[in-house]
Amino acid sequence: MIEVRGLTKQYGAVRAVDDLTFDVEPGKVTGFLGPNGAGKSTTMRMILGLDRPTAGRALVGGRPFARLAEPLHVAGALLDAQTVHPGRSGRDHLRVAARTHGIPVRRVDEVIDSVGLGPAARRRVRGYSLGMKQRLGIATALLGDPAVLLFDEPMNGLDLDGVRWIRRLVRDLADEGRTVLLSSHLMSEMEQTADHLVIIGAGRLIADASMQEVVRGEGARRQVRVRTPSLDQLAGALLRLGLRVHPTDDGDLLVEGATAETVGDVALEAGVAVHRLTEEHDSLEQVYLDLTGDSVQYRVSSAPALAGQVRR
Ligand SMILES: Nc1ncnc2c1ncn2[C@@H]1O[C@H](COP(=O)(O)OP(=O)(O)OP(=O)(O)O)[C@@H](O)[C@H]1O
Repeated sequence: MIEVRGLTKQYGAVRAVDDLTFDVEPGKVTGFLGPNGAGKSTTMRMILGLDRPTAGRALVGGRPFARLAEPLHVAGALLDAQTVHPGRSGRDHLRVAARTHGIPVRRVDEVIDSVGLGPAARRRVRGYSLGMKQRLGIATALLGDPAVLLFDEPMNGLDLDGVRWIRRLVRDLADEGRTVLLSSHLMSEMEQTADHLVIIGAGRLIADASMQEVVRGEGARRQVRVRTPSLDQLAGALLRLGLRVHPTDDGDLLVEGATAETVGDVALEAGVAVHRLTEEHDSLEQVYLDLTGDSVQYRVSSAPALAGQVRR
């Protein structure tokens, strides 16, 4: 579990993180989203004790990370895959990390296997692709078998196979009961992977809610697509109920803000045949753009009681 309370970071005139409060719970993949410069990396660095907060605190497993006796056993992180010594092999990098943290060296070969680094592990990091460096960074994070994992843009530089591998990995880690905080700019990936979302903008909390609540919750736009041979008749019946309808180029009717149930019932009452009836929701990408767009009036939620809400 990660607990963030009133976390704030001021860099000169820039307030990079502004009174953030949220929890990252075990057994879930929590997506951490925000536009460039929103403060995600700064928040992760403060959680890991790499930056000192100007105010507030972050606890990992109930304690500040910097005060943990065996930090790699509690939390593992991939922040910047480029920071590995280029002259060492991946395997040596992991062996050094294992030795300095009291982790048995046999664990090194286990994590090499689990991230699929295989024979490349014996080559110098200098020759690694970005994707291989990402795998090595993830191997380092997993080394201490920690209950908490933070991954900052782990899909960067990975090919489709790599992206699918990360998706499975974070799912498995969460299913094992671990706490997983994952930042990514790939909205479609996030939509498939995360169970919960923490969205920030300009250092402030915009949403702290389940994926369902964000994309399908109150305030989310939804519409029903209906196909009928009696389009005018159904449109008329829906309009009489005060619903907004739009015909599409391919001959369907879009009904705004309605459920499939309502549209089906209206069609039945009007004696109109229905050949297709589908509820459509905004994609995470659309919701995210709405939430973080310049026009959005950011409203700050610092009280834990407001968790589970999406501020639109
Ligand atoms: N060491 C620093 N000194 C001064 N300003 C900093 C420092 N680190 C970050 N900032 C500023 O703090 C703000 C938040 O940056 P941060 O890197 O945390 O955002 P981010 O959400 O991770 O962005 P990105 O998605 O681009 O990685 C930005 O305005 C950035 O310029």
